[in-house]
This record gives sequence, structure tokens and C-alpha cells, in this order.
Amino acid sequence: MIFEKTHLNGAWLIDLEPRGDHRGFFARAYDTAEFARHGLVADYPQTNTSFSAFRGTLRGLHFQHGEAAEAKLMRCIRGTMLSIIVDLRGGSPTYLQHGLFELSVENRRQLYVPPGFANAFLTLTDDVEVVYPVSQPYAPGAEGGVRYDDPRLGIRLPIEVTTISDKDRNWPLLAEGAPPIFA
Ligand SMILES: Cc1cn([C@H]2C[C@H](O)[C@@H](COP(=O)(O)OP(=O)(O)O[C@H]3O[C@@H](C)C(=O)[C@@H](O)[C@H]3O)O2)c(=O)[nH]c1=O
Repeated sequence: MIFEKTHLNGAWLIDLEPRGDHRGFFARAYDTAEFARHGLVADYPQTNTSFSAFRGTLRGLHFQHGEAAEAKLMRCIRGTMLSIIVDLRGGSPTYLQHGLFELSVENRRQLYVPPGFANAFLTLTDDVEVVYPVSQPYAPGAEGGVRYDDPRLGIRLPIEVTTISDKDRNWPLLAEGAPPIFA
């Protein structure tokens, strides 16, 4: 596995190191010891999967508050998507900065999203399937969200959002002077 820091404090891209032969290849997709060695959360009690039928579908931006905050390991196993993450940790040098990362079935790339980030993805093709372990169980009472089109974030997407849930369209905008969502 090849670990590459992103420009966002604590977020990493992780690429496979395939060992090829006449059958195809083998590679580790996850390794607890390697994650711990890089200082990443290494315990994932739940794995999520989702399927989105249409290009231009946006899910997020989501997080869980407080103790329920999750690390996520995003991977696209069908189609192509753009992962969108925002650092919501007030003490972080990259507070309120965002990153866009293309993950696809072809590049087999994973994105490590640390606790204290909001997470979303936008499908760039039809028929996108995503599989991602999360480090905390689902806690509906702790659910929070940020609008992908919040002007304070300045996220510019390469294609129009054409499919989105009512929940994600209606998250509150970040208020000027409000305390950070995460310390
Ligand atoms: C996230 C989640 C949802 N659900 C339920 C709630 C709801 O009835 C249905 C669909 O939920 P949502 O609309 O929140 O699904 P979705 O918009 O796909 O939510 C996901 O988005 C991405 C970007 C993330 O980062 C994930 O953590 C998760 O928040 O599934 C669970 O039962 N367990 C879970 O862990």
C-alpha cells in the first residue's frame, strides 16, 4: 500500500501496490498495522455500501458530532466519483479547507477521511457503487451536515448536481462567527 498525504491535515490517499501475474494481480486493500504506523484510525466496526444510478448524484456533506465522529475509508468499486471532504476542526491548520479527489474502479484509489471532516461524493458516471468502512457505528441522533454549495466553503464542482436528497439540499449554512463544529 502506498500512503500519500493530501494538502488537508490528516487526510491521506492510499493506492494499491499490485503484485501481478498471469491471473491478474493481488494487493492489500487494508492493513491494521500499516494504518496504525501512519497514525490513522485502524478500527472499523461498520462497512457501508451505496449505489447511485445517475451521474450528477451528490451524497453529503455528512459527519457525526462529538464522540460519534467517524474516520472513513472511501473506495469506488463501480464507475467514477469525486470525493469531497471539508476539514471542520477549528484547531486544524486546514480548517474549512476542502479537497476533491477522483476515485474510480480503474484507479482503485482509497481516500482516508479523518474524524472531524465532513464527507461527500458526487458521481461522475451512472451506476456508481461505493464501499467504505467507518470507525463508528451509525448514530442517527449525532448526524450533522454541511451544504456542498455553502458560499463559505467555495467548492467548485466539475459537473452540475442533478440528484440530491432533501436532507442534503437543506442543511443549514455555516454562520459567520459560529464556533467550529469540532474543536
Ligand atoms: C449512514 C446510514 C444510514 N442509514 C439509513 C438512514 C436512511 O434511512 C438511509 C439512507 O441514509 P442517508 O440518506 O444518510 O444515506 P447517504 O446519503 O448515502 O449517507 C452516507 O453519505 C456519505 C457521504 C457518508 O459519508 C456516509 O457516512 C453516510 O452519511 O439509510 C442506516 O441505517 N445506517 C447508516 O449507517
